[in-house]
Amino acid sequence: TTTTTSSSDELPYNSRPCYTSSTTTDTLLTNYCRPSYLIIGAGKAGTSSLYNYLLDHPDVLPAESKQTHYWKYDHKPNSVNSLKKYYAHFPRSWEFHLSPDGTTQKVVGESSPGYLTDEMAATYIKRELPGVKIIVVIRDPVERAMSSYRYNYLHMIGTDGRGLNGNTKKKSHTSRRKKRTKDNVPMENEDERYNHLEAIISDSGEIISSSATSASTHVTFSEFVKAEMAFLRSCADPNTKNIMKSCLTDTSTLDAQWSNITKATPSGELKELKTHSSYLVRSMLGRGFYRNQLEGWEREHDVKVVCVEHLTRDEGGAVLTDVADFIGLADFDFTDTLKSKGVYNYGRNTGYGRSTTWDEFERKKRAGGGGIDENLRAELIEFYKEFGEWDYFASRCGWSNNNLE
Ligand SMILES: Nc1ncnc2c1ncn2[C@@H]1O[C@H](COP(=O)(O)OS(=O)(=O)O)[C@@H](OP(=O)(O)O)[C@H]1O
Repeated sequence: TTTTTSSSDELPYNSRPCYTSSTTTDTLLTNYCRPSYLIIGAGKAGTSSLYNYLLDHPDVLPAESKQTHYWKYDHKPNSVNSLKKYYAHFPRSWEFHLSPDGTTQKVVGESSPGYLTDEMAATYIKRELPGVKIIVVIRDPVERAMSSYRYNYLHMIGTDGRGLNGNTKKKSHTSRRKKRTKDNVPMENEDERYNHLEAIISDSGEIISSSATSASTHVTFSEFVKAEMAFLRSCADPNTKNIMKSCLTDTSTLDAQWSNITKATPSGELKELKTHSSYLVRSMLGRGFYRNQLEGWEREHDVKVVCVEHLTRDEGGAVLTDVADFIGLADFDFTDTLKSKGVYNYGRNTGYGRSTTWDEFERKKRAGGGGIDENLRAELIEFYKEFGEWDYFASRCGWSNNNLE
């Protein structure tokens, strides 16, 4: 393994984000440029909005796409070749308008929500991108869990009333789409779906027997979170309430199960679900343990936490100015950005680059539908309180103790 950045190269890279022939001995990397900030999560907390809002700053360049996932899935070798593939997601040096001495005001960043849950990513990033600014968007964890349920589960199995046609996922879903009937109930692949459910709720036999036994039902939000609460409680030290980190987002059990399932279905489609969906659904509550997940990152990095609830069209400008300042950008007024750009990746208008106007967003929120049952919400808040996760951010972010709708 190799480290291509020397300590004199420390970020902020808004001065020297790019490798030039005089700043790297690895000629392979010449003209490739490093990100100055990473939005590392939380998934379904508003990362697409923040990423897109920041692009309005005149010194922020867009990456090839919002998320690369590099430090989560591909970080291990850190060979120059591998890093080059990562940097290939970003513009080359000429787009940064370097001055003759290699300095520039421009920056680029990316937003991969999976990094937050992966402590090893914090270490790898520290080694290769020392001084990179880490930004975390958090959201009322109960709302976040519901959003994840809709997106990573209902949407994936096609029972969210919209099917897969409306999403922006790439070709790999085409074959799944073909297998659906008009009303989006999977037919030929019922077995596949059973396995999918079993894999997701592996520690919760009661779910399988109580609801998922009928081919026409799906696991409800309530069933998912109740199973996960039981699982996480079983992982906690009864006295200190410390939860083993691995329990929050562990995928090892799943990995073992999925390898069997993939063997049983040579089509290979399930492999994709394994990476993109099942572990996310399995940790719907776990990923809301922000304080717990932040520990490792704050030990190694400069971290800024943003509450999505503060990113409103009226007051979000100040939040964005603060984030820009944290990255090291010049002053910029984001008031118009927020008004004109709306909300990205809104549930029924999914897509990292697709936005919903504020009027529509607020109208749909008022209309409700698919919201969380009041008693269940209260139970989940109590659960987060039990582990010291609710009170840590609730008042700062303005999370309501009551039902939001
Ligand atoms: N400014 C603002 N205020 C309130 N809520 C907001 C905001 N921006 C994004 N959102 C909601 O965040 C959800 C999408 O989050 P992400 O873009 O991080 O999702 S992803 O993990 O990248 O798929 C998605 O939640 P759901 O609509 O509940 O699914 C968005 O509606």
